[in-house]
Amino acid sequence: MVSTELAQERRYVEELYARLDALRLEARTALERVRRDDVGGNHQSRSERDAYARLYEDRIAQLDEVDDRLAFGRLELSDGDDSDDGSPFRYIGRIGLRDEQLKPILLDWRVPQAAAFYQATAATPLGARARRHLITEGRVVTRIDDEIFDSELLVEQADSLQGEAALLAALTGQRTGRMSDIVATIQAEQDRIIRSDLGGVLVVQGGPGTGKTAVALHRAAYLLYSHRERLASSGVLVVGPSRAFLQYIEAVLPSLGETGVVVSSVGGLYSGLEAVHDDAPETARVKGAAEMAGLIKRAVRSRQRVPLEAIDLDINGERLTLEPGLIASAMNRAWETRKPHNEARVVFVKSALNQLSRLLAEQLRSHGNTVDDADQAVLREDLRTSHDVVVALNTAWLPLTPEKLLQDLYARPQWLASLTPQWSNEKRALLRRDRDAVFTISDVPLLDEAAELLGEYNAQNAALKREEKLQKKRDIENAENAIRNMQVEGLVHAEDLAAGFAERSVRGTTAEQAAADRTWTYGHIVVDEAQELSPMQWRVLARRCPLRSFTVVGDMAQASAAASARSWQDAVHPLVGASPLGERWRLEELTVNYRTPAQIAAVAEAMAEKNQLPITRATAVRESEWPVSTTIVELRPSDRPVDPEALGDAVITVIEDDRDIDDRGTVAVIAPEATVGALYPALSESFGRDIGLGAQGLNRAIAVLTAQDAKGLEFDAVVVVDPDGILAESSRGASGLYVAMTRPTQRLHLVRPS
Ligand SMILES: Nc1ncnc2c1ncn2[C@@H]1O[C@H](COP(=O)(O)OP(=O)(O)OP(=O)(O)O)[C@@H](O)[C@H]1O
Repeated sequence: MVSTELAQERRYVEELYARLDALRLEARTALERVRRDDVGGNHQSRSERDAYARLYEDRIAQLDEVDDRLAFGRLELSDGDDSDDGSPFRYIGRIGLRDEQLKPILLDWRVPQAAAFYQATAATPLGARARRHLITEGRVVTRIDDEIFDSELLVEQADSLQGEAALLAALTGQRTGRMSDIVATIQAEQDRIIRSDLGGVLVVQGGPGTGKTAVALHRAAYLLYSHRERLASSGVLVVGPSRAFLQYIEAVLPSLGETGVVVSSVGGLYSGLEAVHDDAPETARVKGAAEMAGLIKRAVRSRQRVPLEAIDLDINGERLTLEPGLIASAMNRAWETRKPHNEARVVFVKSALNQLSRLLAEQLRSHGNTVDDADQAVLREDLRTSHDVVVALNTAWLPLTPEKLLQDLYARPQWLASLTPQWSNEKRALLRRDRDAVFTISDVPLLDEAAELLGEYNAQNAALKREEKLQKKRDIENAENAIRNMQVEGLVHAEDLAAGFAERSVRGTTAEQAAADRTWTYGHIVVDEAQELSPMQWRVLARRCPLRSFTVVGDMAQASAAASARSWQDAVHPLVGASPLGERWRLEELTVNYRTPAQIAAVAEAMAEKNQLPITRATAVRESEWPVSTTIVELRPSDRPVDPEALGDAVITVIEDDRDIDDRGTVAVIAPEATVGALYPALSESFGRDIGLGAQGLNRAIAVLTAQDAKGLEFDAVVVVDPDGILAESSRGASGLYVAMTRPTQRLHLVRPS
């Protein structure tokens, strides 16, 4: 028997879905009409039609994405706080909906009026009398869960979790290998961070499983919604540690109705390259240090060289002497422009050729020839194409690509030595590599730094880019015309139109343009697992957001990268300089662990403390019914150092036992780097297509990973293989093992060689 209240909510939610379906149908019909309409052949009308079509496509995609859990809450307002229409109820959902009379029937979770749904407590009810969570299956409300803000409950309720039943249902649910949004159960401490101001650098520190990733992504969606005018045209960049991680989070923003965000791994921050492997820690530490910026600068500068002696040139049989002073003065002219190397080189060459042609003319005159203006132009051309002149000017100022600069730096020890007189030979040797070695994750910021100092290699490219920018401006004007002609009231939000629509012209969305352009500057950047970033990586991000509007989330205790900082003050230095906390950057903490059951968190924390890892303790919201299991594998002397195959059988048994408990959940096998490669074939013999290595494993029931790969991810069960091996291989103490042990949502198994 369904209670009257539940029946009422069912009816209300049915109406919301009916409205959603109607809007979807309207958008589909409008899209078909636009596609059918013959708009003629000129550029402007095509651009307009494409812009319309794209707008409707986006709208349809957005309406499709929000189908699941369209509405999840209701606020009952106190007397005197009624909504404009006199009703005491406000329904909260993934998007805002209005009925045919344009009366709001569902509030987008991001509007200010919805904040009370997340933040109200009995102590500070924020104008609400009660909060109701609507728990749905498909489109049907199956349960309602009420919290009454009654003054008598004040003491007990002030600190309690909101919507506890809904929250626990979300937390104990099986994991799929993809993160889902938490919009229905955002907690008050998380909501305050999500809705924090756009400006400045916001650092969010929290232990494992405290929802940092979830909060960062919801904040991106919130900021895009609330600051659409500013962010729609400049875009938001989300940076994560690895491809596997990006795959893990990829569904969250679309499910929140945001598709225009650029998502990149740290290895993908230099356009045209997706570095997936990193150097050994000692090399990564050298490459990541801030002093590399000075080295790259010196390397570029050393490619601008005044010759020590005069050079004899042969210009079509005429001998001419090129004095070092001429080169020096042309260089000064080029430096005065303050342009990057390749762009300033154009000025250098022009100035050198001008001076040389004057010299040549004088010399010819002194030999009794007449040289008029027309002859002067011919002389200039002769000089420009003369082999000797080309060699002399290139030797003085060579055009360079970032790739070539870095390859030379690594492959020419003498040149490196001349640029690093203070370095030891051992330190220099860490950078030594062949020219054809692939670039690593640590090379990415160096390439970007070099690109910044070198500028466009090819003058034509620079002109092309300028033309593209002009074309974009024209496209925006066209799209604005389309906006003026549009009659789609009620179908599309005015904010979407005003800011988002203009950019979605034939040249691609803001996100597509931003991702393809190294010099693009974003309106906001979200950095996840930010504790891992090196000073050089921070410099790349600082260049991408000159306004310094950042959300930086991470956990210092989980830092494992050799070049990463030891404190947030040091980490954000490249963004805010020496500004003290509270001036240009602020710090928030998350204190509740939503992922790991208490007994697993306790074991992980005890291990961290035993190994002097400074951790931020968080309160786990739940227990699980399974204690941490430990399997000891007796090794024969011949199996040492640990032979992965000797561990294989034990790991297989542990996985099989775990699958007996839950054969549909996700399992991660986390092992030392040296073990993973050998362990995987043994496991895949037993589990076949159910098992995958690295990022591929996220699509399978069982993933085999290193602690590094597992950063930021979570699984129903985790098997940590050879914990001491993981401990030993990390350059930052116990952080890798701490990451591994804090990935499970239900069960942790340790397999230890004896
Ligand atoms: N308010 C919430 N409601 C429901 N689930 C939540 C909530 N907050 C966090 N979670 C869930 O808790 C888990 C951990 O969250 P998340 O991955 O964001 O933590 P994290 O702090 O980034 O962890 P780590 O530092 O280990 O990467 C996720 O499954 C997330 O969906």
